[in-house]
Amino acid sequence: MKFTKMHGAGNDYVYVNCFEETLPEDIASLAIAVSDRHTGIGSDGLILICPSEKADAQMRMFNADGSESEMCGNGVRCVAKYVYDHGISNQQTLKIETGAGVLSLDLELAGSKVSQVRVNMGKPILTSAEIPTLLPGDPPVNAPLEVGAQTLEVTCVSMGNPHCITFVDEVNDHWVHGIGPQVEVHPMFPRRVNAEFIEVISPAELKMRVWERGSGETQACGTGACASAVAGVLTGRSERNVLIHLPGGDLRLEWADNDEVFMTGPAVEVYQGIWRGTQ
Ligand SMILES: N[C@H](CCC[C@H](N)C(=O)O)C(=O)O
Repeated sequence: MKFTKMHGAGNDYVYVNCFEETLPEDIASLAIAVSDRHTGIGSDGLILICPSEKADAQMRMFNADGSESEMCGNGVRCVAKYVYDHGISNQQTLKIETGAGVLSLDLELAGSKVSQVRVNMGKPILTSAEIPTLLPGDPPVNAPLEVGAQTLEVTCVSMGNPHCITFVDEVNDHWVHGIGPQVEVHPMFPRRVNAEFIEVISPAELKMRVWERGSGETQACGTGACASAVAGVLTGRSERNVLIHLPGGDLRLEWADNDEVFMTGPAVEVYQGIWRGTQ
């Protein structure tokens, strides 16, 4: 199976072009195997670039534990780069079908290749039943969440996939590795959740680390950055335009007046290879 390794702000996935490749039936097992950083290719998960009836391509995304997610912000930028750079479409505005609907993406080129992508990520989902969370509020804003002996104040937002945002004084390993895994599987989140920890540098600048559902800490999370930008506005901490610093790079976010969230960030192709499985 041919594959391409790509990343967006250090959030790295194995990409397979399903216009050409045929996959085994058990995609969850394939995602677990390729993602392993010792015995596999090494990635935060597996992303399939598939034909679509209503867009230039369809994205399907699997976490490193094999679970399928509805959406992936860094992934969809890389899918757009792949679609353009590999000649699936020659348009500089693309439509990609995701679990969060058909998204529109504007490509920025460096020479003949895509370097940055601006994505219309659509409107955030702010009703607790749809996020989904059992916490009260549509959406829950500064809601108490008991984790061990601590009570966090969390704000929940879905960008197609669920996010739980906690603003903290200092983003450190205690939050990401100590609290993150407990938030991920907290009974208040029936489909589990991605946990973001945010330090406010200024109303226009946030620092973020994430514990992702199904993959653990990653260098960046595009949907998490969108959800955090929305949470910053909902809690009165930040402006509708913010720059978010993540361990793997920066993402620019705007929650526009028409309620749509726009994310701009890099997309990088690292290498191509052939996966031989367990041969
Ligand atoms: N890193 C991705 C999100 C993956 C989310 C996934 N862990 C989930 O289960 O929802 C992003 O850039 O948006």
